[in-house]
Amino acid sequence: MTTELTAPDLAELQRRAADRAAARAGGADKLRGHIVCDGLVRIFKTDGVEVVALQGLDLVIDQGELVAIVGASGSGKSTLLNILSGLDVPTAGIARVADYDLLTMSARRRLRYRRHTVGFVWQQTGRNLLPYLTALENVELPMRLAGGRSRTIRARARELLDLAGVGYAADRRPGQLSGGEQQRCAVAVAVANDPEVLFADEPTGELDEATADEVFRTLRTINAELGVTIVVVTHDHAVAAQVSRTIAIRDGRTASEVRRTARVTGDGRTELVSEEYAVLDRTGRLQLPATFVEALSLRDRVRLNLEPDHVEVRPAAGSRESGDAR
Ligand SMILES: Nc1ncnc2c1ncn2[C@@H]1O[C@H](COP(=O)(O)OP(=O)(O)OP(=O)(O)O)[C@@H](O)[C@H]1O
Repeated sequence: MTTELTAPDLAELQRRAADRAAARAGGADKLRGHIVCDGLVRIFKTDGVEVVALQGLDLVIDQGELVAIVGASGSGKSTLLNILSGLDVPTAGIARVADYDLLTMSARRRLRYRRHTVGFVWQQTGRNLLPYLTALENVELPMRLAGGRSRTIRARARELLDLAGVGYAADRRPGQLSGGEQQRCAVAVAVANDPEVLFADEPTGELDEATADEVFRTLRTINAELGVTIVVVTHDHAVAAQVSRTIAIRDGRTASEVRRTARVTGDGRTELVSEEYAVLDRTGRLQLPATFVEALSLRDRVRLNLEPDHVEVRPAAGSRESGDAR
């Protein structure tokens, strides 16, 4: 699918994000694997019943990426986010963010990780901002708590509100801001102490489409200007139009992803190209998109044929007369 590019120029923002991230990481060769999950398993036990919320999830997100993780209710998004943000500990597998091993880190390191390495934006705006402080004071607060110098703090808070596109609302309290403005302030608050990774949990869940677009514009700008890795978790597949990579999870596993890149056409125009991939795990397992399964009524078992440059997946004999999923 291709769409002609309109401002803001995503290609330029992507390039700037990669440059900033490389500068933060100490060279482009160090960009890989800022967030790594390998065979991640989380089993909950309640009243003797086991629920496998994550069943061997694999995920690699590079430094400076802006990625969305999408999935239906119950697919494991919150479980994954709780683990990545250091609130919960997985049952098995590998989960690493920056230099932190999320399975084995001590309570002290966990606190440090949550205070300094990651920032959060939650869906409920009330969880992000203190109602009796102005937008500017809200952004200043985490820096004050970290013991920064007053003058530097004020200047940085103003700069961050400007970057978030809400500099004009610096002296207003959250109650005097729209939902979208509150979320854009929340992004400024979340990056105040310069975290390496920003996690946003359904940051636009309570907003209409136009307002949600503005919040994503802020996320793209913050990603490009600060080089911070951003992971947005949402149930809304339309988010694919807002980020460069969308990872879909299903039944606690990475199922597919959509990559969106900018390319220059023969006549000099820039256009965006979206490509959909299924994700192969380490053992070669692959989830077919639900739409493919339904379209060919695939069930129980399928026939596979290895061709020189692709694999054919066909309904098993008898389950359907014709059909071919390539
Ligand atoms: N603390 C818990 N105890 C028992 N089961 C849990 C717990 N947390 C999550 N689960 C189960 O794990 C599975 C994944 O849940 P999770 O909340 O991660 O999904 P989700 O994709 O975030 O859904 P939603 O969008 O509705 O929040 C579900 O079957 C859920 O019932």
